[in-house]
Amino acid sequence: MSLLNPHTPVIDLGVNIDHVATLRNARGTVYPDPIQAALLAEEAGADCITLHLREDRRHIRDADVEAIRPQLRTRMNLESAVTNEMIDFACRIKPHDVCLVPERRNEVTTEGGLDVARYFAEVQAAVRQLQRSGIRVSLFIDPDPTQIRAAAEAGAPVIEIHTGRYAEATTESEVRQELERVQLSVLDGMRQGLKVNAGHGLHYTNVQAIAAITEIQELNIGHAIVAQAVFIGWKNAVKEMKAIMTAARLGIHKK
Ligand SMILES: CC(=O)[C@@H](O)[C@H](O)COP(=O)(O)O
Ligand SMILES: NCC(=O)COP(=O)(O)O
Repeated sequence: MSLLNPHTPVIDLGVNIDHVATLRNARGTVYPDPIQAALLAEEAGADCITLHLREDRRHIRDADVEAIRPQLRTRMNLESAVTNEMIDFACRIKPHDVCLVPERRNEVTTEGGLDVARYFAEVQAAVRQLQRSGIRVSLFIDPDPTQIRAAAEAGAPVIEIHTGRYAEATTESEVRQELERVQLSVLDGMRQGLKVNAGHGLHYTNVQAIAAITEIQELNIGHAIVAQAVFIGWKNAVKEMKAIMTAARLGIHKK
């Protein structure tokens, strides 16, 4: 990545639009429109649009994914559970990337990473099926050496490190410890030849230390951007997040 070319992003931002759909679905209206959110996020500097078609369709719906796919100018990163229904859907839609994630109906949000080591055969079959459709596959995993090794063995070229525990850490030592786990995992993934992304629970005041890890290529961030948009507008919220990430990567310490 060259710092000489101002158009080359130093770290990519994938804007997750799930919770735009959450807001829409709360009232059964047609607004706010996730498609409009995706297109405006691209205009504001998003390098990719991430969306999670959950099995319970609590936010993004099939029709959203179908409508957004041909309109994107960047990349679509579709988050998907490892089920036949979802993998077949993804193979039909053909997003650029599919990120395989664990899913539990009763969870408020994705509580941990995919247990690739335990469900190795199912994950490997899903990776192969998606790859046959020309889709790049990412595995959303905890910062854990066992999972990283299993992800590489399953044939996925990309991993996304789940940063939820880092984001939820409350004491200084806990934050330091969780950050260290992420840092070590990123290096581990790199050594195994994987593209390493990260995300979950990142917001405007905790993203800096993660964005500063030079080997991370992309951060996927959603809930915090939707929340900030309430106060400063959607495009400004995307721009602000991207600026914070870029500054952190370049070592510029903002007051
Ligand atoms: C897998 C993941 O981390 C994203 O899908 C994101 O968290 C979206 O929000 P929900 O977990 O609330 O669906
Ligand atoms: N994969 C993580 C993601 O897409 C965004 O998670 P969050 O920022 O909504 O917690």
